[in-house]
Amino acid sequence: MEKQPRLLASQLLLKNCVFEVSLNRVFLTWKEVSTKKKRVSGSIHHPFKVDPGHSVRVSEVLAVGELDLDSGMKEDGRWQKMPQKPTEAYPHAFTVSYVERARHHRWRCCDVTFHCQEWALCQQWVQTIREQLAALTGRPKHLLVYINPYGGKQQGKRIYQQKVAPLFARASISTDVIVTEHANHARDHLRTEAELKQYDGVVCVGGDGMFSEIVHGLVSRTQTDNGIDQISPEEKLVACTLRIGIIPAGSTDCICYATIGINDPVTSALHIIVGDTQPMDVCSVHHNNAFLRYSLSLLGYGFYGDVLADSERKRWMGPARYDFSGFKTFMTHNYYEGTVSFQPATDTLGTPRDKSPCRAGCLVCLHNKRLCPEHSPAKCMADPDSSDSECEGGWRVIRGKFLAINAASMSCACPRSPMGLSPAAHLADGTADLILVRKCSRFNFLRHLLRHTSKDDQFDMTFVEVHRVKRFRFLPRHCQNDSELDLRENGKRLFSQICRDHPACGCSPAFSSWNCDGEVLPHAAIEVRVHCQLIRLFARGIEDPPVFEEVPTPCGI
Ligand SMILES: CCCCCCCCCCCCC/C=C/[C@@H](O)[C@H](COP(=O)(O)O)NC(=O)CCCCCCCCCCCCCCC
Ligand SMILES: Nc1ncnc2c1ncn2[C@@H]1O[C@H](COP(=O)(O)OP(=O)(O)O)[C@@H](O)[C@H]1O
Ligand SMILES: [Ca+2]
Repeated sequence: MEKQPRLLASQLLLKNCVFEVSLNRVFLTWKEVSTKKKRVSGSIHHPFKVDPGHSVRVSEVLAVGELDLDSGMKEDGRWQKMPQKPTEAYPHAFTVSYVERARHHRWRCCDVTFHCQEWALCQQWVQTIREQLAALTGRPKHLLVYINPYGGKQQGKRIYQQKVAPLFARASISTDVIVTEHANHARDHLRTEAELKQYDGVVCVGGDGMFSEIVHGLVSRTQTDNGIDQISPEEKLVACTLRIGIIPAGSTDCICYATIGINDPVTSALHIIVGDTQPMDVCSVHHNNAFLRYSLSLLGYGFYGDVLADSERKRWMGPARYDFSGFKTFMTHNYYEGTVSFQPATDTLGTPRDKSPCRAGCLVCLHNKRLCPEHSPAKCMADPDSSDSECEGGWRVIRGKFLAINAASMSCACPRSPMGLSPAAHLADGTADLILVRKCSRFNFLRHLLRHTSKDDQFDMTFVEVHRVKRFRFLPRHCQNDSELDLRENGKRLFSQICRDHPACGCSPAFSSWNCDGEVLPHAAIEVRVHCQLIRLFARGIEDPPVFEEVPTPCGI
């Protein structure tokens, strides 16, 4: 570690023991002074226990303030439980709030109170830490917050008021809060009304559907402000500058889970406060060259489309609706015929079968970003073993019968599937993983589904294939010859037809719809394109757990 010049170093009292406290541009460090004579009356000090010291990155200090020891009130007017009785020799104190890491990527806000002998020293500490915090670029000061009061278990308002607002206040972040009154309220407000210049970011309190609304509003607004036509599938879209923070209060919360590692409101709020940045890919979905929607997590036809369509009628069940409809859809066991064509991502680093997932500071995302937004014609890599795979003008074409066609532009890790739908997919590499689950028995499909809940490889099955793509198209069989409308009629016949050619399989052919981040798409024939790093979140990607606690020797001392 490079040595940093020391900005301050003092002996201060913490929990009745004397600590050597020091600050440089990178770390705030405190370590107990172990000589017996430095001990202050009343403290219990074990002579053989060596204090390894405590170190906090300045970039993870949330706030600092003086503490009025007579009243126990902090500068910001909040009351604090007195950390210790004021001693006569140390009558002044200041409190530092900082990020502490707990298990499973959870962050907590911790307070430490140091007592000083002189008021001037106390002031000097508070001022110097504040100057360091002010010098950090990227921390938001003013945020626009949208709360969906009906997401998930309908706890959005309570979660924000009780868990998030006090942290924002402590970090001196001011907010304008809008509690949405109807679906698309946030999207339309962002698209046309919100005065975005005054904000450093947008916060979404809700689930993946609410986040999708915010993205639609922000991406649309950015294109309009830059004179870009987002309707055209070939247009190069302009990346949004405002970052988005997600306070999870929905049913799946996969964006939050896959970008932070946990769906915990306090952890999310702390990532917002420290001003983290995580870019993310966005897929645009078109039908016949007309724009339909953006997708950030899952685009699923067949199984996940049917789960969603069924679950929409059971919103009253809350998050459990997905399990209920999941079971029902699994039992129905429908398959769908169609043609999938895609442009393989041949020039990028990484494959969907990699063992190393996308993590904070991902080098694959960094490398592949440099290749974007070039659109060099992709090489066609037809699979010689696959009779239903062929090349058409640089696109690979696969015709078949599928239980599910899923596209994930990131892992889609969520509490139901901690590794996700595509564990090796990258958040910001400009590609999506296209997963084709061919018609198979119920038992095999269950084996495939169950593997999502463990570390087992869900792609290592003969009826599953996965491709990393930059673009793909899907054309259901009923759209191939005639117009969709005519074939809806034909489909009525097909719909009731039982799968006679594979009696053992027990599935029946039918129509499905696309699940686009929890919204049902109105068309089955779609064209999808990945836009590399179109948006940025207040997140840093999932951090690797520390191998050992990093305790730097007090720098500069
Ligand atoms: C047997 C257990 C199998 C568990 C398989 C779990 C795989 C889960 C992968 C989930 C990827 C989720 C991607 C995120 C999608 C969200 O955009 C989107 C919207 O979220 P929001 O409501 O928060 O706004 N969420 C969804 O579309 C929900 C998809 C969840 C599907 C759950 C399916 C459960 C299946 C249960 C099958 C049970 C079979 C039992 C047989 C005895
Ligand atoms: N005030 C509101 N009333 C009804 N629906 C809303 C409101 N605000 C947002 N929505 C919609 O609710 C849907 C689900 O929201 P979300 O927060 O994702 O919860 P969940 O994860 O439970 O689906 C989103 O599609 C969003 O457009
Ligand atoms: Ca990606």
